[in-house]
Amino acid sequence: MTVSARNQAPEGEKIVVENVLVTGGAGYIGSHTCKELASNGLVPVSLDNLVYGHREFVQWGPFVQGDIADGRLLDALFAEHRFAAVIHFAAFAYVGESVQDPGKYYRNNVAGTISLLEAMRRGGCSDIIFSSTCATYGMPDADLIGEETRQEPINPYGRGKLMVETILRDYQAAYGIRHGILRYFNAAGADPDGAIGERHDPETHLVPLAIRAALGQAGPLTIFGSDYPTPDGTAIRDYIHVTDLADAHVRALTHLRRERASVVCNLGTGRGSSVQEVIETVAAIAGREVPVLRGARRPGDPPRLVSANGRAREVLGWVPQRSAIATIVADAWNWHSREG
Ligand SMILES: NC(=O)c1ccc[n+]([C@@H]2O[C@H](COP(=O)([O-])OP(=O)(O)OC[C@H]3O[C@@H](n4cnc5c(N)ncnc54)[C@H](O)[C@@H]3O)[C@@H](O)[C@H]2O)c1
Ligand SMILES: O=c1ccn([C@@H]2O[C@H](COP(=O)(O)OP(=O)(O)O[C@H]3O[C@H](CO)[C@@H](O)[C@H](O)[C@H]3O)[C@@H](O)[C@H]2O)c(=O)[nH]1
Repeated sequence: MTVSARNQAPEGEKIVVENVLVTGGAGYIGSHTCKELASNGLVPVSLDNLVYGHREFVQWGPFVQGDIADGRLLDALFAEHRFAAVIHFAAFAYVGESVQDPGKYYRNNVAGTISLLEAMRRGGCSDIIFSSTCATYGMPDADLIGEETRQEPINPYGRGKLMVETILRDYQAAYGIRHGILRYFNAAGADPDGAIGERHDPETHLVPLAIRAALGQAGPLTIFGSDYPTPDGTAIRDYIHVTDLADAHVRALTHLRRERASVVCNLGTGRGSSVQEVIETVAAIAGREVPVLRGARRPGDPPRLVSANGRAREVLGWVPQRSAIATIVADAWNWHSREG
């Protein structure tokens, strides 16, 4: 893939602008990735049914409202845009809901992905980047989770993501469709320019909930468990800035196209922050207290999930730039406090 083709081609050289289909491009991570694709000279075409997305987040490239299950729509899009590759974010991502209504999750996240892959076959597109998750590892006891750590998901959301990983391997073997499987740890933060940010409805993620509690836009934050075997008793996660995730997607696309080889990477920092540390960081940046309640552990939450990230560094040349917890919180704070 010719990254940065538009602005940096020498005079007289033919400029090739490549289109990339971004499913879920109106969502949180998808919209930030569209910005990064555009700044690398690529044209993201966002396909989103707006069940959870936001039309105003699509600011880079065309928007198409529709569903990945709609094969006819996909055929028309592949014919019109001749996509060089697909980045596939579209999915439901509420772990608790996936336990209550697994059919909804397997239909959208697994069957929907098969619909997309079949359209890629028909449309002659052979590169896909897939949003996987650390939830595929379940409750690992490793200090640092590597790509070879056993994947034993403990809920339908994680199991569906793992099924898609398996399907992608089978599609590569049978049909030559190459994949980049990116297992994100905890996405957080917002566009440093403040153009877009994190908006899930309902919101379940720690950083936005702590900020909204500090702003008085939501009730006190409930700390889910203070009796974990961790230094301060609260659970530890590996928070990764959404713009670092976006950068990794462009790098993974470049890798697929240049090396003609699939890749599987964890995307995390290798460092963990506890719930208590995140709350203290929010309070310091906001200059006000975060009101909290102490509650029970959330079922299914492991004490600690921290990624090894050597492979992403070596294979993609990826080095997180904005993922210090203070930078994540500062960018998220700027976005939320402006949103009002
Ligand atoms: N946020 C995280 O911490 C995190 C961590 C690991 C993995 N992930 C994965 O990353 C991806 C993006 O997550 P996000 O936080 O940006 O979520 P999000 O809900 O903000 O974005 C997902 C988008 O997909 C759209 N969508 C869902 N089903 C669709 C369908 N059938 N057809 C078309 N559009 C559809 C939604 O409207 C939404 O805009 C998801 O696949 C999620 O499972 C997220
Ligand atoms: O009100 C809250 C919300 C969260 N937490 C804790 O904060 C940490 C982070 O929680 P959250 O922001 O909800 O993220 P996770 O549950 O760690 O994220 C998982 O859930 C995502 C689904 O949205 C998956 O995609 C991710 O891969 C997976 O790490 C956990 O220890 C939670 O128990 C609280 O204490 N109080």
